Amino acid sequence: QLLPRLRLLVSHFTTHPFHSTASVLTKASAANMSVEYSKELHIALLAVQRATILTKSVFNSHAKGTLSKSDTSPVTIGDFGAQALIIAALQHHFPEDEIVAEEEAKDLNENSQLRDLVYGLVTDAKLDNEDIEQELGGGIKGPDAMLDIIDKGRSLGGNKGRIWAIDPIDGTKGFLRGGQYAVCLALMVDGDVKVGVLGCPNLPVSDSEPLTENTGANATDAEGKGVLFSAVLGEGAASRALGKGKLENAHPIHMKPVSNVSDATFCESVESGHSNQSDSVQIALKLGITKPSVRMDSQAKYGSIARGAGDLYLRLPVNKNYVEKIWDHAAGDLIVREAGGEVTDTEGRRLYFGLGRTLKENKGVVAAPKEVHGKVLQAVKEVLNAHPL
Ligand SMILES: Nc1ncnc2c1ncn2[C@@H]1O[C@H](COP(=O)(O)O)[C@@H](O)[C@H]1OP(=O)(O)O
Ligand SMILES: [Mg+2]
Ligand SMILES: [Mg+2]
Ligand SMILES: [Mg+2]
Repeated sequence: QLLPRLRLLVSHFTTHPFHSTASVLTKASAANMSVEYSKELHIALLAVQRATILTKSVFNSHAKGTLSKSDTSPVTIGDFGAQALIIAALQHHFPEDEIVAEEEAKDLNENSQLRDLVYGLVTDAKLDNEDIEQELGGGIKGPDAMLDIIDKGRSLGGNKGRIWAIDPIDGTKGFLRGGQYAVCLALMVDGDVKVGVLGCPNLPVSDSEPLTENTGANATDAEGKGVLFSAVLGEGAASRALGKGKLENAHPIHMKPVSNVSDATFCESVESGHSNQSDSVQIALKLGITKPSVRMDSQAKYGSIARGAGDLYLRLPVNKNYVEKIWDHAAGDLIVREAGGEVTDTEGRRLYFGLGRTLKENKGVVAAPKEVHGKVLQAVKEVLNAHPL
């Protein structure tokens, strides 16, 4: 009983594990207990927090420097800048680790104006505590160094060793629309997710605020908003206000117990091209759910159900060719599981992150409190099997 409690205390209830928890750490080492991944968690939280300073500045500006990638999905100067800042912090502390990140520097290589715009954002995005800024290694030396850093995220992934997965802006379409988005970072070791952090600048700080459709102008990037979710495998999940310097105090989060699945609130994508919204209506009908779905962009959905603001997250394939990317799910999957939830694909398999940059063996996502997951999955299978893609 004591070990998990102590670990939780060390990982989640400290603003600075290297200083303020010295006495707890001493007790842990005196009892020969390991405090695994506390440094990784601490750096990941700060790196995500710093990246959101950049993404918020882009969110609030009219010119978001949007390009269309080869798969026609959008990327903005915010995505490039946030990726550069996160990788720089990781390289400072964990230079041997591999990194799988969504974006690549190619478009900036070919466009020096855009490159300089991104570099300007990167140099402006500083935590408001100089010591902590220095702890992340300070700034990036120049625009060319920044391009190299962005391309450090090209690892092929796999099930060997330490690999970080980064989605610098998840839900770019939501980000452009003024909706929800998330800055996502996870550490995998031998294919297993050990640490997950989600920065959600447009979600309310309070875990008890009801979930609302947050797709439009109401998701303003106002002061006093924003939450950081985190989890370490075996140590629970937590949330804290998203700040600008020293980490705020965290508290544990849990899925809301659902005794009757018909009372559940489910979340799904805003974009009908990302998740099948007519299948979700059929599934809700089978489960007796009468509340309309809450549509929300990004991994903010995983964070929202992990803290009990919603209950279920369904991601239902729209075509048979799309393969999900590891950076779109690694952090959220761990946070929901550590909050007492179960996450599988639509066929009931756990999401497996050790196969490369994609979740090749998985189709869609079904995330629910443990006690109702089986029932939800059954309804999902019945609806999807009725009309194979
Ligand atoms: N056909 C698709 N099916 C599922 N997800 C998709 C599809 N196309 C893009 N995505 C991804 O969905 C994620 C956003 O999901 P959500 O709708 O939950 O906000 C993005 O990371 C986006 O990837 P990309 O980064 O390539 O745009
Ligand atoms: Mg994404
Ligand atoms: Mg992205
Ligand atoms: Mg994208």
